[in-house]
Amino acid sequence: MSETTGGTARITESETRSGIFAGSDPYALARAWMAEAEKTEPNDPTAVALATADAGGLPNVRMVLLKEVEESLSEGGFVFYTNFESAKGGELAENPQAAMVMHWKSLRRQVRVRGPVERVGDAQADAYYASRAYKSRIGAWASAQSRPLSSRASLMADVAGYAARYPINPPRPPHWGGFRIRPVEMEFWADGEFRLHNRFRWRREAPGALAWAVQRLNP
Ligand SMILES: Cc1cc2nc3c(=O)[nH]c(=O)nc-3n(C[C@H](O)[C@H](O)[C@H](O)COP(=O)(O)O)c2cc1C
Ligand code: PXP
Repeated sequence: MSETTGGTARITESETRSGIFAGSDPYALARAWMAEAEKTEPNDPTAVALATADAGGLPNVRMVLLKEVEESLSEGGFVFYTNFESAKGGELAENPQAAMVMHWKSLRRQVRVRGPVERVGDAQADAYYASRAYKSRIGAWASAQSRPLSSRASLMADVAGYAARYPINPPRPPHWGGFRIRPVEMEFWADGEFRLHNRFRWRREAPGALAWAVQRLNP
């Protein structure tokens, strides 16, 4: 058992990690793996399957694009953007916890993250919204995401209506913004021969603690 200090976060681990698993900051490790995936994946290297559950505990899952792995040694988060009134938005309002997994076929690796979820601040969400394509910004106004739609034509009429209302610089809709998953657990997985994969789980040493305990897991 060894103890090291990764920035402000202490790490306890049973085995020294090397190669693609090395490092004392799990956010930096996730960013490094994503940077590799950007070179090898044909499209959407930041796509994640995002799992939520409603108040009754029934799980739901869908893809979203991860837009930020925040720069922090100990208190970072995984950020995505969506409609607060969507199915996932409702589930996160009832039960603000989520899990996500990134899987890159080209690298044969996956990263898993679990934790409580909070909304991203207005300034950060405004900045991200402003960076999107104009038509995507208008689409966020027009789409009542996850609710029934009578026809494609009615959606396109709403798109035209919002484009006429906001010919330039649409403000961020009040129903659209970001969520941040604050990990209490992360897992880095890489494919091994004959299913003898390599897995390292990073877990907070105690609820609310900054320190991580890193453990190699059986495949
Ligand atoms: C690769 C990919 C990326 C996606 N990214 C997002 C996203 O970042 N935000 C979003 O709201 N929907 C995104 N979607 C659409 C969602 O998968 C989903 O259809 C939508 O958010 C409604 O989900 P819900 O009804 O569970 O709320 C993406 C779909 C795919 C296939
Ligand atoms: N909202 C929806 C409905 C999406 O489908 C996506 C990506 O597919 C996004 C948001 C996030 O991506 P972007 O901000 O790049 O449009």
